[in-house]
Amino acid sequence: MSIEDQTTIPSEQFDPHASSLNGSVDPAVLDELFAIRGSIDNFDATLVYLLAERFKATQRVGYLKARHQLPASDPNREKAQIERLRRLAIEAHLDPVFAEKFLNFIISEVIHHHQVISEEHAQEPDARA
Ligand SMILES: O=C(O)C(=O)C[C@]1(C(=O)O)C=C[C@@H](O)C=C1
Repeated sequence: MSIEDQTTIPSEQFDPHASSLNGSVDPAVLDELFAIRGSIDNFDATLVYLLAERFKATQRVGYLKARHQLPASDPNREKAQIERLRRLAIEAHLDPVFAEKFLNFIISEVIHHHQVISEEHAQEPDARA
């Protein structure tokens, strides 16, 4: 099933106050927790949209690479990206080890997508087009 086929969950079904702590914690503490979680929910939504845009861009790279029979991965590019991201993470007070793991996780998914696109392209009758 492709990402596009999956049923979209209406955002109204999301309960921002869902918690295992309800009833067991001082309501004032819970209010403060929910206020902070409001920001976390906004960040998470932004991350999803950012990742979707990044994958749109890498999908274009995947089709370009498949059309021109280029390898799915580019280790020198990845090395430069990881070095840059580690520097940015340090500047931003984010754990550089986490930043590197996160980028590697995304890139490995992108490489998998590239390989799928390349296999599909190779099966097309006019693969040299
Ligand atoms: O820039 C590319 O060549 C890509 O395929 C994109 C990307 C990435 O996700 O940033 C993915 C795989 C490559 O090894 C390097 C970078």
